[in-house]
Amino acid sequence: MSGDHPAPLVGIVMGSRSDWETMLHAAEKLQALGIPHEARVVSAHRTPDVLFDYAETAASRGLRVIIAGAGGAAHLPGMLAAKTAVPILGVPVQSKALSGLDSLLSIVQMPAGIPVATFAIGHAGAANAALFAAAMLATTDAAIAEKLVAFRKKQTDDVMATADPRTA
Ligand SMILES: Nc1c(C(=O)O)ncn1[C@@H]1O[C@H](COP(=O)(O)O)[C@@H](O)[C@H]1O
Repeated sequence: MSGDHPAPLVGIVMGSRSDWETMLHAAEKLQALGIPHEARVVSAHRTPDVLFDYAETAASRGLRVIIAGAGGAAHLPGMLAAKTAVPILGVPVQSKALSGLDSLLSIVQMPAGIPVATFAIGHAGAANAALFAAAMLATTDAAIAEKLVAFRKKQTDDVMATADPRTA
């Protein structure tokens, strides 16, 4: 975001444009909660210099958390974590060849010392990474905390309103 938009607190990055179909679920949640964010394609493999620059400038640009999605040999989240102390939330994108198990294992098995918080494969993981980012920000931001509580309440109300599976 730029211009009149507030500085982003959350960075959403992904290894390829093809990951957007998954990562938009993170963006949608942040949008719904009114959390300023940005979205970028950054690849450890295809644009390594851009990755280094993104990681090295993240904290000074005001990013408080980065959600990183990648598929297959998903090195992006781990390499970001190696280059910044901003918390990295990793989202394994569902790959065609191995259904995302490759992505999951590439992200989750970090060596001790360089943590990446790893979420579920695919859309649910992207959405939950955004909600987790919101929960992190909510520890120091009362307005975000309020929005998160309201989101959870609405979710509960929506489930309860349709709790009888026999109704249409
Ligand atoms: N895993 C990575 C990285 C990385 O980890 O840096 N860069 C691209 N990719 C992944 O390659 C897959 C296929 O990409 P294409 O669809 O562009 O061929 C994507 O899921 C992407 O995240």
